[in-house]
Amino acid sequence: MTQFRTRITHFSNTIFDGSYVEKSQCIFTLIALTLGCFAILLSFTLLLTDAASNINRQGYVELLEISSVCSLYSLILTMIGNFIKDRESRWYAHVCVFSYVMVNVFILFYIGVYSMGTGIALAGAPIIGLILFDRRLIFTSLGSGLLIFIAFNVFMLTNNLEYAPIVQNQAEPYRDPIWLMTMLTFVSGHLGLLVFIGHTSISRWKEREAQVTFLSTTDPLTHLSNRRHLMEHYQQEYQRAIRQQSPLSIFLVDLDHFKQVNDTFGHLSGDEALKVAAWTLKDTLRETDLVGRYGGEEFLVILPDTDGRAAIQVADRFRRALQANAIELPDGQRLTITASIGLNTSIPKSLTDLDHFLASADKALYQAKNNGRNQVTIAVENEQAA
Ligand SMILES: Nc1nc2c(ncn2[C@@H]2O[C@H](COP(=O)(O)OP(=O)(O)OP(=O)(O)O)[C@@H](O)[C@H]2O)c(=O)[nH]1
Repeated sequence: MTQFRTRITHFSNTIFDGSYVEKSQCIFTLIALTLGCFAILLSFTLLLTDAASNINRQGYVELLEISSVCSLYSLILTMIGNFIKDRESRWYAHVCVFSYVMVNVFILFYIGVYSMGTGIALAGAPIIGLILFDRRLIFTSLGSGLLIFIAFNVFMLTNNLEYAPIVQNQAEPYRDPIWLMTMLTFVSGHLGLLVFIGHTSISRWKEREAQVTFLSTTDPLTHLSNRRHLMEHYQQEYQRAIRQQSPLSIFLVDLDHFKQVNDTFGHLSGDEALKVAAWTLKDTLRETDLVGRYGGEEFLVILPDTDGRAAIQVADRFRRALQANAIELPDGQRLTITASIGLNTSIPKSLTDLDHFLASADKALYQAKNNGRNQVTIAVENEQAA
């Protein structure tokens, strides 16, 4: 099972990220297999149905020959791909895509162009092509395929070609279960590929979207929210607190003497210290609180539905935890870092105070630094509230 999954992953990686030659080879290996199986089914159909049934045996023999030749041709085309040095060769991709169109048009003509099979192939092939190849390449092949399709129509209308030569009653081929089986078997390969490509494209698209969201909202060093995401969240929480008239607390954390940490232990150790501070903050907070990197060695914590008293407890719990967790450096030395914290709390009234609320927390932080660092200071205007 694991091996099967690995093969599927390898196949999907090649079909999506491989070179033009590799992508074409993948598709043509599938076509060779599908047509091979289709030819086997046709042989059984010929063996097991009697001459009296509604199928045209001569038409079936021709279809069997065409499918076998096309299967062999697909296999040869796949093998030729191995000898092509330019892996992004456009002419090889052109030959493959055009061959794909031709193979389909021919077989569908034998089965009956006005069938569900044609619908699936016509709708599916361009979608698969546009996902995997270049637009120009697909539009040229699609154009030539449609021209051939129209040519077949003209020949049929002028009675130069027989419509759906594999059935006796061409006006109502769908009344024949063997015809239906033949069409469904031919279509199943296209349908399978269409579902596979669709499913993989959507999964990849979702994965990329999640990645982009992660990268645009996360600080790469600490994996906390970055400043942009943090400020968005701050504004949302501020608005919510105004609406619900609930308390909102924030605190700004600045690591003490961080320049000295960098100068003494090196920048990598400084980075390590930043990560430890980030994890300690995360550990201290609730699920609903948000912490992010506000600047170089500064963090902002947003505590919704939290009054000053509770916020001081959280801030001080973090301050003590940080001081207690000495960081083990790669050379065995132990580094203790401390932080100064400026806190503000309020039941906000108006969005116009948003910046002022944060600026007051910043002032309180400045005060904490001036008072000797490694402490929590509350913004003057809210000392009573806390
Ligand atoms: N290693 C590392 N250092 C950083 C990063 N971002 C900012 N810094 C450093 O943090 C230091 C901040 O120094 P200062 O603003 O002078 O403050 P301080 O030395 O912490 O002193 P006080 O804040 O007054 O306690 C600078 O040396 C920056 O280079 C980072 O991502 N990694």
